[in-house]
Amino acid sequence: MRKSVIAGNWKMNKSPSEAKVLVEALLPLAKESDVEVIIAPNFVSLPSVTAQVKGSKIKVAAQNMCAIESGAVTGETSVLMLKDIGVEAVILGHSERRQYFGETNEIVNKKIALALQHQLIPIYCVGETLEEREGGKFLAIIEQQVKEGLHNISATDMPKVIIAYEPVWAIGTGKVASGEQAEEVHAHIRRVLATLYSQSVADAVTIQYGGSVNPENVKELMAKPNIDGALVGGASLKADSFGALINYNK
Ligand SMILES: O=C(CO)COP(=O)(O)O
Repeated sequence: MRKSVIAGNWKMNKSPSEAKVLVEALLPLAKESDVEVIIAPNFVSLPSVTAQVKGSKIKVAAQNMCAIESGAVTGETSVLMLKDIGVEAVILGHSERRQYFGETNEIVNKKIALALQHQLIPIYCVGETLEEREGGKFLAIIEQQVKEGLHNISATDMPKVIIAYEPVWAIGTGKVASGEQAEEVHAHIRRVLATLYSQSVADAVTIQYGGSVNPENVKELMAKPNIDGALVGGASLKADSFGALINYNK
C-alpha cells in the first residue's frame, strides 16, 4: 500500500532562527502523526533544521537543486551538498520555479533522475494554470508534464517518486480544488503511470494534492481514493495549522 505523505513547503519564508522555533513546536505534533511528515525550509535553514529533526519522524526536503552534480554554476546547490547535510527529499518543478525561473519539463526530468541516482526522494510538481483549465485541455497538459518529467525514469525507481498535483490557480489563492476536481486529475495521473509502467507501479506512487490546503478542507481531499497526501504552503508556516494537517485523521 502506498504511503500518505504530508509536506510543508515553506517557500521563501522563515529565517533560520524562526525555523528553529517552528520546528521545536512541530516535533511533538509530528510524533503523534501517522502519516509521513516532510518539511521544506529555505536553503539557508537546511543545515540547522536537518540537525534539529535528527532522530525524529520529520524528514527534510530542499525546494530545488541543480540539474548537475558539481561545477561552475554560480548560485546553485548540488545534490551532493543536500545529501551531505541529511536532506532526504527535494521538491522539483514547482510552478513558481517554472514561472519565474523558466524551468521546463526537460530540465526537471534531469533533476529527478539525479535525485534518484543519489537516493533523494523527488517530489515532482505538476499542474495547470487557470487559462489551461478553462481552455479544457488541462488533463492533456498534466499528462505531458508527467510523461516528459518522468522520461527514462525506471519502473524500479518510479515508486520512490512522489507526484504533487498543484493546480496553479489554487496556489496561495484560497481557492482550493474541490475533492472531485482533484480526484479527477489524480486518477488521470495514475492512469498515465499505468500506461507508462504497469498498474502495480502506478498503484505504488504517492500522489499529493497542493493548493490552499488547510485543516478545514484536508479531510475531504484525503478521503478521495487517489489522493495520498498534501503539499502545503501557507498553512505549513504555523505549528497549529500544520500540526492539525498532519493529524487530520485523529
Ligand atoms: O504551492 C504550494 C505548495 O507547494 C501550495 O501553496 P498554498 O498552500 O499556500 O496554496
